[in-house]
Amino acid sequence: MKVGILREGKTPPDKRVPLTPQQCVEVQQTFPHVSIVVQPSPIRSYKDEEYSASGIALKEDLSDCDVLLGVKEVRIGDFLPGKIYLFFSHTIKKQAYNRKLLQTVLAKNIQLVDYEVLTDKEGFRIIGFGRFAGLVGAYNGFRAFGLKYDLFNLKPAHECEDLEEMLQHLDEVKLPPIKIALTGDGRVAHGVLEILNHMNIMRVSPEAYLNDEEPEQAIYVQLLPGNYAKRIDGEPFDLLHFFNNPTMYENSFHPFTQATDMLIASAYWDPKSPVLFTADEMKNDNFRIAVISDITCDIEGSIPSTKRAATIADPFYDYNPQSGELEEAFSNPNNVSVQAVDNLPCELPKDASLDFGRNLIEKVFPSLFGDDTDGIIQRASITKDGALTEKFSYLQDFADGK
Ligand SMILES: NC(=O)c1ccc[n+]([C@@H]2O[C@H](COP(=O)([O-])OP(=O)(O)OC[C@H]3O[C@@H](n4cnc5c(N)ncnc54)[C@H](O)[C@@H]3O)[C@@H](O)[C@H]2O)c1
Repeated sequence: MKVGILREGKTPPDKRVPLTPQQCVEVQQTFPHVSIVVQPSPIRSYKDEEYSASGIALKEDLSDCDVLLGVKEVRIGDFLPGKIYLFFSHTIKKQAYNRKLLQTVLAKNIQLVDYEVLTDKEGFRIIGFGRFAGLVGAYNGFRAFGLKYDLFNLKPAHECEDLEEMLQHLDEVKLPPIKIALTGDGRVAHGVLEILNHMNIMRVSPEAYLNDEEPEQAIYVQLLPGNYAKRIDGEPFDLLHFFNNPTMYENSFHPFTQATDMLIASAYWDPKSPVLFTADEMKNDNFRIAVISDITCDIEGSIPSTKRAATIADPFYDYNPQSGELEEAFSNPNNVSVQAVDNLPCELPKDASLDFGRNLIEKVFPSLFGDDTDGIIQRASITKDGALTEKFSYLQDFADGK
C-alpha cells in the first residue's frame, strides 16, 4: 500500500504535518506493506531535507498512491480520483465554504475519512489538536495579562522553537495573586491544565474560589457545565440531560464574573445552551474579568466580547464593555482584553504534529492498514464509492447545492 503525504495548500499556509520524518520511518517498520512518499513543500515545520535524510522519498506526483494524508482542506483542483483521503474537511456542519470540496470528493469517487469524526467504539474522538490549542491558548492568555498590566513580556508562542522553550518562558513569570477560571474538561481544557500546573498555580474548589476574594497567591478553578449552567425548572443538574436538552438550562456563571481576573474558555458550547454572560453583564461595575483567552473562539457565541477571530500575527484585541465595540489591544485599562486565535495549534507546529502523528500511528493506522474490525475508518468515512455514507446522508441536500 502506498501512502502519500500532501503539501498543505491553504492560505495562510499551515506548517503542520500528519507524520514527522521519524514517524514515517516508524510506520514503514510497523506496517511492512506500507511505503510512504512525501510531496515537497517549502512551508512545513519539518523540511523536505529531513524527510529525505530519513530515507523517505520526495515526489511531486502522488497518482500512484492509495492513501493520501493531509492536515487541512485539500485544494479543489488537487484531488486525485478514486483515492482514500484523510484530512480535516470541515464539511460536517454544512460549512458553505467547503460545499464545492464535498461535491468534488463525490464526483471523483474519493473515500473521505475526516479526522474530526474518527471515534472509538464508545463514540469518543480519538485524534485532534485540542491539547495544543489548550497549551497555546493558556500561554497566550498569560501573555495578554503581562502586556495589559505591563508586568512581563512573554515571547510569542509561534516564535518559540518548541513547547519546551514556551514552557521555559513561563518559568520566568511572576504572577500576582490573581484568580483564574477555566471552563471545560475536554482535550483543550487538559492542555490548559498542563500550563496552570506547570506554573504551580494553586487549584481550588469553586466554593473556595468564590469565597476567597483576595487570595495570597494566584489560584485557579476548573468549571464544568454543572458549575455554569442550571436547570430552569429547578431540578438538579444532570450532564447528559444538559447535553440533550440545552434549552432547559440557564446560566449560573454570574458569581464567577465578579470573582475572576482571567477567564480561559475551553468548553465546547452548544449554540442552544445558555451563554456564559451577556454584553449587559459586562457593563456592570462588578464585572471583574479583565482578560479572556477564548479558546473556543465561537464568534458572538457564549462570550459576547469574541466578536471576531484574531490571528497568530495579531492575536489580541480589546473589547469596550460600555460601547460594545472592539478597540486596539491594551489601549484602555477599563477594556476587557481578548485573545481569540482560531488556529492555536499552528503556533507550535512541530510539537502539535508529533502528537498528532503518534495518535495516527497508535489509534488509526492499525485499522487503516489492517482490518477495520472496530469500524473506526468506516464510521469516519463521509463519502465512499461516489456517495455519502449512511451516517452522513444528512449532507445530501448540502451536497446537492440546496
Ligand atoms: N482556538 C483553537 O485553535 C481551537 C482548537 C481546537 C479546538 N478548539 C475549540 O475548543 C473547544 C473544546 O474542544 P475540545 O477538543 O476540548 O472538545 P472536547 O469534546 O474534548 O471537550 C469539550 C468539553 O466541553 C464541555 N461541554 C459543555 N457543553 C458541551 C456539549 N454540549 N457537548 C460536549 N461537550 C460540552 C465538556 O466539559 C467537555 O468535556 C471546541 O469548541 C473546539 O472547537 C479551538
